[in-house]
Amino acid sequence: MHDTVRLSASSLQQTILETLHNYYQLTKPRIIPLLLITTAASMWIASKGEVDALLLLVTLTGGTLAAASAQTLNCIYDLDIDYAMVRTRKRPLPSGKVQPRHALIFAIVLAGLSFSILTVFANLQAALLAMAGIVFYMAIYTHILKRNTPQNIVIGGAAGSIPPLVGWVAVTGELSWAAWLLFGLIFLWTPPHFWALALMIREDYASVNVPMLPVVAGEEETTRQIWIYSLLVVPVSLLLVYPLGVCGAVYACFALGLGAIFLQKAWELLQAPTDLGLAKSMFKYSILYMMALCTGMVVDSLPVTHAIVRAGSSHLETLMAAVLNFS
Ligand code: HEM
Ligand SMILES: CC(C)=CCC/C(C)=C/CC/C(C)=C/COP(=O)(O)OP(=O)(O)O
Repeated sequence: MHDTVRLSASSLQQTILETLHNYYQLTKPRIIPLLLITTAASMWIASKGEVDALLLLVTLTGGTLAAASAQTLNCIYDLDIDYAMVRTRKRPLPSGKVQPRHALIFAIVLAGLSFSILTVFANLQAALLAMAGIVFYMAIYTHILKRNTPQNIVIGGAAGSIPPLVGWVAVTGELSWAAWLLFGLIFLWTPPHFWALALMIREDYASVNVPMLPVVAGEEETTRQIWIYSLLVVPVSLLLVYPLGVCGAVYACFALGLGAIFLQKAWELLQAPTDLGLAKSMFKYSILYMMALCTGMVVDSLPVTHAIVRAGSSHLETLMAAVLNFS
């Protein structure tokens, strides 16, 4: 008797854990941390390094819920192609672990929670922007563009560029040039990020007639486009330093160093468009690049960094003066 009760309690526990895991997988959780990192970096710059911890927490929570809702809706809409592609067929919907009806309710609840949290604890503008992100990702990218044009991820990339706008508006209540520049930076970064991956999985997309650039235009044209967007990403990343002046010398070092490697990887890929090892390296580096660049923004904005830079430059001035006097 006791054994039967223990057995059914443990199988109930297992079912609950499996269900939670399935719903978690619906949200494509591996992508969300980088979306949050861009939001956090934007908040740090907007608050000049003195971000309110509670505001940061609620904005990242609201952002997580909005992104999770968007990804769940995308999983519902793309069920047919996710079922046909090797990479995606084990997702919770195509594998039958979650019913589309339940996924829809889940997505609506997530969006509702996101909107409420952002409205109550941040502001209405931030909540509306997060909802605009969901609508753009679903209506413009997933519905209109994804299956119809190789420019799908260029225009659709705007959805993934919204999180820093949410962060900025949560802090300041308005959108400045710097916020739009962060938007533009992620917008321009998305094609090299995604097309490098698409070079590796183009057979999958071809098999379901999704016209990703490598499927439609081939490897050479794709690597040429990756190179062009990479050439834009690096100078745009530096506009935060000049003329906008919202980031300083420490960030400039991050942007130059990381940007040089970004360009090197894109150049190597341009020289060998069919080398999937190089494509993989470019894709992985694109993620590391954005993480490290955002880290650079945060470090640069901290008051302690400003103090160190000021102390360093005044020592340098003293040293220079001493050298000049001596000579
Ligand atoms: C339209 C724009 C974008 C498209 C189409 C796209 C597409 C993809 C795809 C298909 C994957 C592989 C995921 C998988 O196999 O499940 C991926 C991975 C990833 N994406 Fe993007 N992406 C876009 C924008 C972004 C943005 C804006 C970010 C964050 C700022 C981002 C962050 C990531 C990360 C971190 C991964 C790696 C996940 C892992 O570790 O497997 N992506 N992306
Ligand atoms: C503010 C807010 C809520 C923004 C939402 C932004 C968002 C969810 C961006 C994600 C972009 C992304 C990873 C697309 C994956 O493409 P795909 O779905 O075509 O990939 P797949 O081939 O793996 O299904």
